[in-house]
Amino acid sequence: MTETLSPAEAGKFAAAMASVAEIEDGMTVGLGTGSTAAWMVRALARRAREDGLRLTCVPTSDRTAGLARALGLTVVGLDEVDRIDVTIDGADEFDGHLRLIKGGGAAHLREKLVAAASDRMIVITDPSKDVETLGAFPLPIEVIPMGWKGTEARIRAVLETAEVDGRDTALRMAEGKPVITDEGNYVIDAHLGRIGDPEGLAAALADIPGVVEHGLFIGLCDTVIIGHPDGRHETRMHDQTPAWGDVIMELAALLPTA
Ligand SMILES: O=C[C@H](O)[C@H](O)[C@H](O)COP(=O)(O)O
Repeated sequence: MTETLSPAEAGKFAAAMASVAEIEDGMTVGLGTGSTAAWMVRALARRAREDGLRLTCVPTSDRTAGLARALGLTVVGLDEVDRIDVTIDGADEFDGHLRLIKGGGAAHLREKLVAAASDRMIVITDPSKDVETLGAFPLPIEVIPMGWKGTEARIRAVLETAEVDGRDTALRMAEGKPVITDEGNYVIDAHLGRIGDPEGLAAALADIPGVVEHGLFIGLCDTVIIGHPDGRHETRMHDQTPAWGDVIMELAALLPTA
């Protein structure tokens, strides 16, 4: 399977396969959005079919909902469940503290709502999203369309005193029109280069009238699974050290076979 994929897609696939191994019968599962999450939805649907898992799925976008339904998964809205066992989603960047930038696909508002309702959030990625400092990926900020220019000016004012290297902002466009999110809003991308104080910036952006949600995910992600093109995967937890299960697997692989 993986030999037909590009290295990045093969890594995403490996991470997706590893993540769905954690799903058990009867779980309520949050389904992320994006190309990595799409691999996970396909893998989850296959697991559910082959292993007879009864799952309830809460999607984070209309795109994901359509894919999940087409593959036979049971899809419900966030308000139809009391809690979510685990959400599996992609990310645009993650750092050593498992802080994330999300929203490259303009889905971060629903993604954050679903992650916040989940007992656990697993992020699946290829190695390219692993960064020392967040910020090379432009930070998506979802804003109300009404008065968006004033909101952008307030965002720029906040960035003036923020610990960042760049301060350019731009309304996200596609085919000459503003991108509209699933919740009917616009997205402003902030080109920051480096975010020195993600917590401080997250709090300041959340305070701006007109900002609905920004793409900084702090304190939400519990585990990152990084898939490699050769099919291996590694797991990062909050303490930045590899999970013991992975260390044992790595050591076992070094032992001579009988
Ligand atoms: O809005 C989109 C989401 O936050 C995605 O999870 C993120 O952009 C990563 O997408 P991909 O897996 O396609 O790189």
